[in-house]
Amino acid sequence: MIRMEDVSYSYGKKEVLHHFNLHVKEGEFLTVIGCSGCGKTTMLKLINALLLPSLGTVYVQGHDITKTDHIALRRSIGYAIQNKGLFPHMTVEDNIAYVLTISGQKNKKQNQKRVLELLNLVGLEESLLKRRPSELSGGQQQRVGIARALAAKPKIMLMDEPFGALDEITRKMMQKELLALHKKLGLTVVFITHDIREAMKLGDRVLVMNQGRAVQLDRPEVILSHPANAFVQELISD
Ligand SMILES: Nc1ncnc2c1ncn2[C@@H]1O[C@H](COP(=O)(O)OP(=O)(O)OP(=O)(O)O)[C@@H](O)[C@H]1O
Repeated sequence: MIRMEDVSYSYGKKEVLHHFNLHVKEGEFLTVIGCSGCGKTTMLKLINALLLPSLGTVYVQGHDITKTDHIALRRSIGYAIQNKGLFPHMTVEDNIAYVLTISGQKNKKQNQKRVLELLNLVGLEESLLKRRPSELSGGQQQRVGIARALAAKPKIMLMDEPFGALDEITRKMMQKELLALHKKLGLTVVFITHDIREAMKLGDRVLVMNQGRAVQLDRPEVILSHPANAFVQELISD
């Protein structure tokens, strides 16, 4: 579903990803963890062509992203980020319907129906439709963000610390719901987190990054039993 081959990326002269390789299978849930500034978000943005590699190639569903239509590519990939992304001046309904409209679905009645389906999917009540993001709790905002990311029926979901700002109880609930959605919709998910417990709990595989390189990529139980080096050992010791 996603393949990065020998990818490097630089902001100006500063190289933040070094000869990076990654292969995410269809339907896989990959969690990504590493120190702040190690290149996680950069890696994610290279998948939906918000950034293009300085070196190497990124393939999404077998296609080199430099040779695909970037707008169409981004619409086919859900992107959910922490605390950002919702249009503050739009209602919940309009925030979600917006994605449907720009995806070419202009029938208002059908869109209203689809918005309701999506709200239902992420466990939100219909009564929230006319509220603006500032009138929602953090958890509800995050749910709207996920509903919006799912609106165009993507096969891939990129999630950048989506639950980072949530309290422990809401976070646990959202984790459970995301796992259920992943299963139900057969999504391929790449999920960045700062929380090693979250990474281990959600990931079919966990990618540990350090300073722009992949340090270890394996199933959670292997990371726990065979940490690749002292960095991973330190990360999992608690
Ligand atoms: N637009 C930019 N211009 C210049 N440098 C940038 C830019 N965006 C990110 N960087 C730098 O690139 C490095 C990697 O950033 P990135 O956001 O990918 O890290 P991250 O692992 O996602 O960090 P965090 O966990 O703190 O979100 C950091 O040193 C950051 O300062």
